[in-house]
Amino acid sequence: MLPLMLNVYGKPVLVVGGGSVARRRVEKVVQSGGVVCLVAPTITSGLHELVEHASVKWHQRIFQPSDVEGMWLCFAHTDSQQVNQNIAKLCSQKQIFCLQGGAPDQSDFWMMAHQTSESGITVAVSSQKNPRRSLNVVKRLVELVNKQKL
Ligand SMILES: C[C@@]1(CC(=O)O)C2=NC(=C\c3[nH]c(c(CCC(=O)O)c3CC(=O)O)Cc3[nH]c(c(CC(=O)O)c3CCC(=O)O)/C=C3\N/C(=C\2)[C@@H](CCC(=O)O)[C@]3(C)CC(=O)O)/[C@H]1CCC(=O)O
Ligand SMILES: NC(=O)c1ccc[n+]([C@@H]2O[C@H](COP(=O)([O-])OP(=O)(O)OC[C@H]3O[C@@H](n4cnc5c(N)ncnc54)[C@H](O)[C@@H]3O)[C@@H](O)[C@H]2O)c1
Repeated sequence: MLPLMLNVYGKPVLVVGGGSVARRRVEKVVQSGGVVCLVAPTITSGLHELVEHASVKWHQRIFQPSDVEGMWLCFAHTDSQQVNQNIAKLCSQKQIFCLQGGAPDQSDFWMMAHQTSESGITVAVSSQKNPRRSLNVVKRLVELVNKQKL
């Protein structure tokens, strides 16, 4: 895996699925300035709040293949592995990077645990499929950076 900082500012990002995993990712994409196209028949209350944000547009229906048209990045996060796999396949044909929920090894990228310190240092960690451990390491490092005013 190659760690990168992606500039999603102003770019169209497709998120399919409206559960807790999708909510976490939509929040992070919005914070990074991405423009989210959210496709799901139902969404969590947390996502309803994010939809109020100008840069998230919710299409209340199931995924259709044309949804990938013009997208720059994609998160396939429905609760159906078959649907997620189909989305990833369509993205691959269009050369759109896709994170296939439930299948990290088949995905083009993963999310890293990350936080930004008071002084603007972003700490991002991956521990190869142990996200809780990654987040703990991030929190401790950011605490250290803040305390030592690095
Ligand atoms: C860091 C973070 C970033 C983010 O999500 O933005 C992240 N997962 C987070 C949270 C989280 N993940 C899970 C729960 C438990 C919910 C529960 O069950 O209680 C929670 C919530 C929690 O721990 O609180 C379960 C889980 N995660 C993966 C699978 C396997 C799979 O998907 O097959 C399953 C089991 C699914 C299942 O079996 O159901 C896979 C991945 N998760 C990753 C990233 C990638 C590896 C990053 C690395 O190498 O460290 C990777 C490989 C791919 C990916 O990017 O998805 C974020 C940290 C918190 C934050 O920042 O808020
Ligand atoms: N990487 C991680 O951190 C992590 C953690 C848990 C689960 N997962 C994976 O992420 C995926 C989603 O998990 P969740 O807990 O958020 O799911 P969830 O069950 O809470 O939500 C599923 C969502 O998918 C929507 N959906 C179902 N079929 C659809 C379709 N055809 N088109 C559009 N939307 C559709 C539903 O309306 C619902 O909003 C699963 O594949 C799961 O394996 C990943």
